[in-house]
Amino acid sequence: MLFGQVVMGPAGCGKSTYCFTLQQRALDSARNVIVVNLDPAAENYSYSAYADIRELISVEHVEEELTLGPNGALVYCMEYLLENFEWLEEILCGLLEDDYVIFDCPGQIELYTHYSFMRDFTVALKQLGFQLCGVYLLDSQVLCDPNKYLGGCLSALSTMLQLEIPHVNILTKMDLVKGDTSDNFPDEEDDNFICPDMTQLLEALYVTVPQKFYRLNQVCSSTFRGFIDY
Ligand SMILES: Nc1nc2c(ncn2[C@@H]2O[C@H](COP(=O)(O)OP(=O)(O)OP(=O)(O)O)[C@@H](O)[C@H]2O)c(=O)[nH]1
Repeated sequence: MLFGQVVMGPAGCGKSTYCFTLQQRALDSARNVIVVNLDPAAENYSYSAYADIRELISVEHVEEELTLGPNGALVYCMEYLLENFEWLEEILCGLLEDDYVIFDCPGQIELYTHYSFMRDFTVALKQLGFQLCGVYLLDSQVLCDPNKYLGGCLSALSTMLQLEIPHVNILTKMDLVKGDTSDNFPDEEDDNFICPDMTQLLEALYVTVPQKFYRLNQVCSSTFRGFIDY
C-alpha cells in the first residue's frame, strides 16, 4: 500500500512551502518523501519534484492554443490530467512501499468546492492502492477576522465533504499573526485563539455583519460545532 497527502488550500496559503518543508524534514530522518506538482500554472517551487503536471500540460500552453482565460485553462488542464491519468500512473508505478507521496494542488478553491475533479482524482489514486489524507491549508490571518474565519471554515468543510477522505486542516504563516484581532474575537492571549468557540464566532459576527445575516451565521456556526463535536 502507498501513502500520500493531497495538499490543498487557497492561492498563496503556503502549499508549496509546506511540501518543501515536509520533504526537508523527511530527508533529515532518511525518509523518502516524493512531491508531485499538480499545479499546471506553477512556475516556481522550492521542493524537488518527482513529477510535474507541466510536463504533460500547462496553463500557459492551453491559454495560447485554445485562447482560454487562466481559470478556463486551469480547469481544462485538470480534466486533461484525469483523461490521461495513465501518464501519472506510469510515473507512480516505480514507487516503493515505503515512499510517501505529497500531491501539491492548485490554489483555485473552486476545483475542490465546485468541480468533481479532485474527488475523481483521489478515487483514481485509491484505485492505484493509495491510502490518502486530505491536508487543507489556511493562512492563519483568518484567525484575526471572524468573516474570514467563517469563509475559511466553509471552504475547508466543503472540501472535506467533497473528497470523503481523512482530512486535516493546517494553519500556515503563524509567524505573521500580529495579534490585532477583531473586537470580540479571541486574541493570541486566549487559550482558544487557534480554535475559537462557536459562540464567540457568532458574537463577533453579530457585531461585524448586518443583522439580516444573523440567522445564516447561526446555522453556519452550529454546523461547524456539529462537526467539531462529532
Ligand atoms: N512568513 C511566512 N511566509 C510564508 C510561510 N509559508 C509560505 N510563506 C510565503 O507565502 C508565499 C506563498 O507561499 P507558497 O508556498 O508559494 O503558497 P502556495 O499556496 O503554494 O501558492 P499558490 O501555488 O500560488 O497557490 C511565499 O512568498 C512564501 O514564502 C510561512 O509559514 N511564513
